[in-house]
Amino acid sequence: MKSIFDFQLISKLLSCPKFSFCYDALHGVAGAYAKRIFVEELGASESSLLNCTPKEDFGGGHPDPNLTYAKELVARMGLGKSTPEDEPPEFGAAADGDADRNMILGKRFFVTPSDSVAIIAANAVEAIPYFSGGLKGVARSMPTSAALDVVAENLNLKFFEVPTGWKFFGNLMDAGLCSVCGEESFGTGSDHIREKDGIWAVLAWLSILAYKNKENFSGEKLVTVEDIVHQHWVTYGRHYYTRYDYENVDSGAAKELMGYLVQLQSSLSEVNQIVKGICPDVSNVVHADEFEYKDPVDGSISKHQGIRYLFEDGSRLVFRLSGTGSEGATIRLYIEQYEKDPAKTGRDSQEALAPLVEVALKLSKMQEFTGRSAPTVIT
Ligand SMILES: O=P(O)(O)OC[C@H]1O[C@H](O)[C@H](O)[C@@H](O)[C@@H]1O
Repeated sequence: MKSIFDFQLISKLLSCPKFSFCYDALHGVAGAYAKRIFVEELGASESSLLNCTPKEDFGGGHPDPNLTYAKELVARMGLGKSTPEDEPPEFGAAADGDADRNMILGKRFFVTPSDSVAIIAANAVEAIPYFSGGLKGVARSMPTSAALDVVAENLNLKFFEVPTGWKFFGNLMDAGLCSVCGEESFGTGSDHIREKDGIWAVLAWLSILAYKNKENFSGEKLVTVEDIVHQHWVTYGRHYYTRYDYENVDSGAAKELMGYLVQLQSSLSEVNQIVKGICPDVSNVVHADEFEYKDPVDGSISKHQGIRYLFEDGSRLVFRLSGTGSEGATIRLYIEQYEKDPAKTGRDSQEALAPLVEVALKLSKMQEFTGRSAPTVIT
């Protein structure tokens, strides 16, 4: 890590009185690394660490770094239902049980994993010494938002869209085609190893914060996580994004829903008629398919990697069956809308996406097939 990041600059940030940090290892293995790296090497205070003693049962919690399960951190960052007693820290992060995934938060602010990888890629060359010679390429999984695509296009970087599953990134990194990659499922990584790395992602964000505040440590106000994300949206546009998970759905019903959506794809005019009937303001579906990937390294072909409906204005609906759900089937619905106008990038995400959500649920007949009127988890 010392050879990848500028530890001196990160230490300056961590010792700045205006900066505060909270890291939640959710009692997973990240705790051991957090103590050594954030506290002993970089000088963060011991009180920055939350749940950093690894426990065999994760202290009875579910070590998943998201807004639902990282409850203590979410509350401390001012994103919970009640207002915290103390002013929330400037920067917060969490890891999962084996520390390969991460969640990034600002004060009262959630950074989507899709935005996180795009922002790391956009700032990597300037803020992270390991990348100072340039990026070999960037990659995202198919359901991850297209925020990274816009960065790649603007910075003229090689770009890859791969199926869900880290092995596809591994192939690209082994072949020297990719430096930074990420997934909507909270995995982010680089080619320093061929896995996702939750500690690396936090150091990458600390590096960006330190770089942006380099000339500003003694200034009135530090550049915050929220400032960095808002500035990114102004430069590249914003991909409003949400994921609906329907867990433990009857497997037969889930298959039928997916079959129905594939069959519907044979007639775009019929799809558009249905879409306009649900919400006349939503733009036209211009392409619909099942995602298929030919690996550029070993030539292997992966079929049936998720059902996509692509809209004229860059919006997308993606339906996938989870490969990791434990009971019945888990249907994941990913909803995304691109907004280029800087004046419109600051809206509430669920509110901005409401028309598209309605289209997704009615078009797929979600309730009819699954019997569910609401998803189990919304991210
Ligand atoms: O299939 P899902 O439940 O959506 O899970 C998808 C995730 O599964 C594993 O954790 C893989 O390591 C990840 O790379 C992938 O994103």
